[in-house]
Amino acid sequence: MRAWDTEAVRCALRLYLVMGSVNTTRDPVEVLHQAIAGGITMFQFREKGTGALAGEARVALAWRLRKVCSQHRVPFIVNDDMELAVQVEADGVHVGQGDADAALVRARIGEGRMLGVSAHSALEARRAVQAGASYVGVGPMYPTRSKADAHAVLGPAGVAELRAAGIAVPVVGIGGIAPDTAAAVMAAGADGVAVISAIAGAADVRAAAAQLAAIVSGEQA
Ligand SMILES: Cc1ncc(COP(=O)(O)OP(=O)(O)O)c(N)n1
Ligand SMILES: Cc1nc(C(=O)O)sc1CCOP(=O)(O)O
Ligand SMILES: [Mg+2]
Repeated sequence: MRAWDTEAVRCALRLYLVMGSVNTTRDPVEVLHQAIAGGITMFQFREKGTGALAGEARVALAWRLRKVCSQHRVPFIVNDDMELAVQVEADGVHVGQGDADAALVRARIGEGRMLGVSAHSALEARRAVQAGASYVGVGPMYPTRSKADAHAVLGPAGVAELRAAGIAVPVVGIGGIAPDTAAAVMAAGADGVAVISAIAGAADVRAAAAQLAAIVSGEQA
């Protein structure tokens, strides 16, 4: 299990696909292959919402997606479920303010994995870092239809607030991000953008990932 130092985490956050079976009408494994070909730098398995898989079917999909990420050396993160993350040898876990306590998750997954924590303020971000977070996810940047219980829209100012408060850990913006808004999230101080529908819902997944990859790397306006 490779250790995830700050700069490795920062690089991984660049273009972060978050997806579960409910976020696409296609085979999630094929969507992940296409997204990797387009240039995503990290993947999060987020199997939740109406129609989400459960039990053995959920674990089986997690393993299938985990193996694709391993083949391409793309970090694989499990959302919410630290036991599933350990079971499928994930590179990390992401938890929100309403999930398991970040310090407990850090203790369970060990120091060799990434721990992502959602934050909606500098105070929450500071507490997350103190609990052992490798990165913080800040959102929603814009209105989103992919998370029914999303907090009030923060906008890129939510990222700028953390940086102004001296939060230096890797930060990824999430929520409603699309090609016409990704640059603003980066300009506000994010190390990357996390998306569901802009890639998983695209007609051409590979092209959508490639376009966002070019934007976050500064190669395309
Ligand atoms: C990278 C990233 N940032 C934020 C979230 C949201 O996590 P959470 O607040 O726990 O909400 P759910 O995704 O669990 O509905 C995330 N998953 N990933
Ligand atoms: C998973 C998630 N977390 C959010 C947060 O605000 O913490 S918004 C969100 C959904 C992101 O999906 P899309 O890119 O389709 O808007
Ligand atoms: Mg959660």
